[in-house]
Amino acid sequence: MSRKELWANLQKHDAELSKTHLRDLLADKERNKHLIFEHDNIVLDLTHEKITDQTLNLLEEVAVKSGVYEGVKKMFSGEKINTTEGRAVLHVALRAQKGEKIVTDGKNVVEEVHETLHRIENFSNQIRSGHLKGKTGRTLKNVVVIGIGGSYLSIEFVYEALRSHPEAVARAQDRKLRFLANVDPIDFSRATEGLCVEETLFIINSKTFTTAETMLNARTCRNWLIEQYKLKGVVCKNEDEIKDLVNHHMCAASTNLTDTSKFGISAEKVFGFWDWVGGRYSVWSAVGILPLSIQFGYDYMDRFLKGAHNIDTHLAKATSIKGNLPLLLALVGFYNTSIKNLNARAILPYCQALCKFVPHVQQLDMESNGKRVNLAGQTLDYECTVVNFGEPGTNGQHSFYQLLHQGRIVPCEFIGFCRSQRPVVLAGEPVTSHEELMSNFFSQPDALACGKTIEELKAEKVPENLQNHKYFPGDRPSLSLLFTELNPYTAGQLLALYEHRTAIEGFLWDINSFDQWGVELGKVLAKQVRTFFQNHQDKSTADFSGTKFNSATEALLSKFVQHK
Ligand SMILES: O=P(O)(O)OC[C@H]1O[C@](O)(CO)[C@@H](O)[C@@H]1O
Repeated sequence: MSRKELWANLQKHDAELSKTHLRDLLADKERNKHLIFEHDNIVLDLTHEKITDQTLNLLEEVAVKSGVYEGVKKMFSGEKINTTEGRAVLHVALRAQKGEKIVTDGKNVVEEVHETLHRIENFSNQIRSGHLKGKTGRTLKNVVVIGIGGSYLSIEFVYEALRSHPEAVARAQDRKLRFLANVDPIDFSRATEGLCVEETLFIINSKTFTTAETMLNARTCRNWLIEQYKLKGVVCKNEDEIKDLVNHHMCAASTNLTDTSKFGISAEKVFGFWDWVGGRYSVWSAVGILPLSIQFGYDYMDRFLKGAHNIDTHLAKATSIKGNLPLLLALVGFYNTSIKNLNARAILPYCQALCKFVPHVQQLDMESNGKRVNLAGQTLDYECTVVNFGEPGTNGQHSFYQLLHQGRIVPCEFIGFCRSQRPVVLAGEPVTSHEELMSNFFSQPDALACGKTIEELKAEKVPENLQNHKYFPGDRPSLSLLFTELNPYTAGQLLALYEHRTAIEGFLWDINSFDQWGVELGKVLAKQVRTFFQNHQDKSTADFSGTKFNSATEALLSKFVQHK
């Protein structure tokens, strides 16, 4: 059977299954037993998805026919599966253990990875111990990470996920880690607000070292260094003195060693990585491990790498989707998207420390799989991936859950932890705060799946005119991921699960998940606006001679020039 015939089979199966309400499927204990999976203390509960064991059998056939297992093998072995850029996709090598071997272009990249990790370990230890100091001999207690997209989102996610973990609190002491991503000057002002220049280190994170926003922010920070030092009576009299200042207070993580050097950062302050690391997968490289090791210590972040490696091994060894967490996540995602034609998914961590997880997954998933052509460049006759959104629970419950329960059908992904990083037990309260939070984690999937019938409302004596308003149709799919606690190891596992889900979904859709040509056009068009602004520095009336804007954009630009 062809791939499309297998999809058609699944559609038939889904049509048959749609005759049974999810509340009735859930009443089947035998079915439920087959839909709960566990790996290394992570539980993946698929009982609240609109599936049965038979669905998984049919999905297994799709996985085999779509070359998912080959795709995974090629990725892990360093084949150049990013075909439009001629690159391997080897973020898994960034968390490979010392002594492992992954060869691409004739080189065992794991050796290079560990050399860089060793440099990061030394450098971060030296900053943390105060051995490496600022220009005036002060300890570098503040780090500002300058970077955008993959060079920012994942690092902020990990920082937020760990910063309340008691061990992380002890390790961070009075260190500050801040982020400067947006070229909006408000972001610069917030990132540097209240920082003592003598105690501040900037890390320029940019794979290409050409991203317009990051480079302007890096120049703005360099200028801030010079000006702030001037205010303290330390004046740079020539380029060499500026270079010396920059070298005390700036370092970089990049693949572009030529431009980092042109910027004035000396080689020992540059932490390289490789073109086979996609931006949205780069937290495992110096981009993430350097700032996070300065904040929490290298040995702590090593556990994050180990968590991801655990999931890598779990996936690499898979011979069936059953029991394999990333494969199951991907195939259920594919089922909801391509078979059930649902076009969004809500990611709902019941953990405030995961407040930046969804913004990262949005880039990871939507930049990877928001595509319109297959690997051969042919236009697809199906949609790939969905709008990913979400908020930590229970906050989201007081915001957009109304839609989830009574509006459009959106598959939900609940992420929870058995233990809180910061438990609160109040005398006289019937449950702890964490139990209160988790009461919602456990109840929402049932509310979505089972709903509330008119009969139930009648039994509750709800007035007839309100019955339809208070009716919950249910039959809404969700999955739950339950971890024991959020720490560096499980944060690594969680992120690797989602990374692999995205890659596997890409294999199922026969697309290249590792390029992002769609972000280019807007960047190119911004160039002509930039030139227009350059020509209007001291003008309050717009002159469009020689430009190619349409009349609508001209009208808006005129207003801007008039009021700027
Ligand atoms: O790390 P760089 O090269 O500055 O790129 C930043 C981000 O910009 C993008 O290219 C999108 O514009 C992302 O893929 C990347 O993570």
